[in-house]
Amino acid sequence: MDTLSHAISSGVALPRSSSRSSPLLCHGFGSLNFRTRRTHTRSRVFAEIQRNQSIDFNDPDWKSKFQWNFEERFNIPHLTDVFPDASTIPSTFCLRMRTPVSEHFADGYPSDEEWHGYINNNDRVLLKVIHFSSPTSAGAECIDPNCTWVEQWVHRAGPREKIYFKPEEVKAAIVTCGGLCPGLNDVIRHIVITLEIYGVKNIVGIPFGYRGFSDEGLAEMPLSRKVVQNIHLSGGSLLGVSRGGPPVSKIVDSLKERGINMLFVLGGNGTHAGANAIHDECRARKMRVAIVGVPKTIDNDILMMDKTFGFDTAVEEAQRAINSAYIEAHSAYHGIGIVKLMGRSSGFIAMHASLASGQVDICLIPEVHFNLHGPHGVLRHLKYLIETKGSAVVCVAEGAGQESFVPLNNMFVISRFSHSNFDLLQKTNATDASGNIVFGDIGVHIQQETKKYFREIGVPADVKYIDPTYMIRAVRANASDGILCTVLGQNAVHGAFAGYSGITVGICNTHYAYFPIPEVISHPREVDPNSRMWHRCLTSTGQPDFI
Ligand SMILES: Nc1ncnc2c1ncn2[C@@H]1O[C@H](COP(=O)(O)OP(=O)(O)O)[C@@H](O)[C@H]1O
Ligand SMILES: O=P(O)(O)OC[C@H]1O[C@](O)(COP(=O)(O)O)[C@@H](O)[C@@H]1O
Ligand SMILES: [Mg+2]
Repeated sequence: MDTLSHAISSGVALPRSSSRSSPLLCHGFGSLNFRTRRTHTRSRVFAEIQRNQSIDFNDPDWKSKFQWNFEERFNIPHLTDVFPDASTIPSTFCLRMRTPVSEHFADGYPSDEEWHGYINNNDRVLLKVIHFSSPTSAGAECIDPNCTWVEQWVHRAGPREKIYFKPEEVKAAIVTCGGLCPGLNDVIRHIVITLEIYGVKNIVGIPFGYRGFSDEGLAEMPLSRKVVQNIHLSGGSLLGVSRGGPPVSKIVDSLKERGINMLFVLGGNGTHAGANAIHDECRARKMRVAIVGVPKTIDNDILMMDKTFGFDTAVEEAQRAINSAYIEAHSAYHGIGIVKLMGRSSGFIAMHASLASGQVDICLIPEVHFNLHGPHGVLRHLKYLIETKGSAVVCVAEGAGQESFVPLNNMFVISRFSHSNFDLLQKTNATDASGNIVFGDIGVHIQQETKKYFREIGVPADVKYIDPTYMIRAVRANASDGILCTVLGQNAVHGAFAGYSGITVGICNTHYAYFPIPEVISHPREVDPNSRMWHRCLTSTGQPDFI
């Protein structure tokens, strides 16, 4: 087993910057959550961690201490942390000067001091925009029991006036890891285009994820505007993706050998854990390298962000499957359509697709426990739907009915193989090459149990099962994701030139921000069963509690 896989399966947290450890809060929680969770929602390891927070709310200064601590945690790592004397040059990114003056910038850089298009390093974006006046308010996220308003600011993304890399000295690499997601090509394309606008000539793609740094016979792919011009017209990744891969030290050796000093990493929480470890290792070796992530996860399970790219497209595409299930069910005598959608630990796609389609009667997500059997179970409700409506549609997320914490660090490994009354499928303990748990097929299970149930009660039922997951993942990005990918790709390049490393870029309250990687991957973002959105979904489906 390689080091990465070992770290994942043994629950050993990969190295993180010690400066980020906090006396006040544990990692990953911008706020305590005093919501009273309904008892049938999945018990969470981090709910326990939250309860153990040690903020003394009797301290009159707790709010300013909290804010100070928040600022520390969300401070974005910079090359000057390691190279205090690192020199800058005026930015070569200026939209008034689109054509490079000279091939080699011998006459200086085409910057324009008068152009008001740069971001000031002190610009901030407000992370939370609702002032909850009570912890009982729907979806309330409160820091203290009184729900005191505390502003939480994160760093605004975008081009800076001074840059820390000379474009002609840059060798930039892009790597795409994990599973596919609509929009990967769009992001690759805009990273390349933006790098070229800065004046970078040496741009390469690393094939097949982190494996491309080590596996024999996988050669770098030279990239240019010409190469990437039309890649967004199809789904997938021009560079290929993979799970698993070499140890971090080997990746960093490879960066050194290849002379790569900017690495753009497109991937989910696993990939970002890797990117952060690469960043830490580069710092430890005093390498002047910028490692910048762009969150890619169709599951939309990255913290702090409004959404991740590909999610809108996935929801749109999922609706087609739901519509087919509806047509099948509606056209059959006692028809029941079951659609399984992606969502390893988060039910965002299932919830949003159910809401969008308006054709779903039962939406099942990992965050909310349910029984299949019994007087309040899903099957009894299906019988009611068949009796009253004549047909029914079920939309289930792949991680529903199964414990599904992603073992990113030792906090979450605790629950990895725990048993719960609401785990419907036998666990296999199998993991994929990246250490992710391989689930049983909840869709097939529900299909089989539904058939059996109706057979046993002597009611005819025509059950159809649709699993569109890989069809959804492979499509090209829709218009709104295309725009999101464009902005994220551009901002990733701006972040690297600005000298930041160990950061990722996301959309936050419709604005774009840079985050330190550990803060967005400390655990997967999940649907809050007390949120207005889940309540809206329940209103739309009309489903009861299945407990
Ligand atoms: N904790 C970790 N530390 C370092 N690398 C990791 C970690 N978890 C996953 N990786 C690596 O990141 C890549 C993608 O991870 P994976 O979980 O498959 O997808 P995703 O990034 O979409 O979550 C794989 O090459 C895997 O080896
Ligand atoms: O079959 P694969 O390629 O391992 O992918 C399955 C997984 O991919 C996902 O769609 C998303 O995975 P990522 O975290 O890599 O984006 C999950 O919902 C699903 O469990
Ligand atoms: Mg993942």
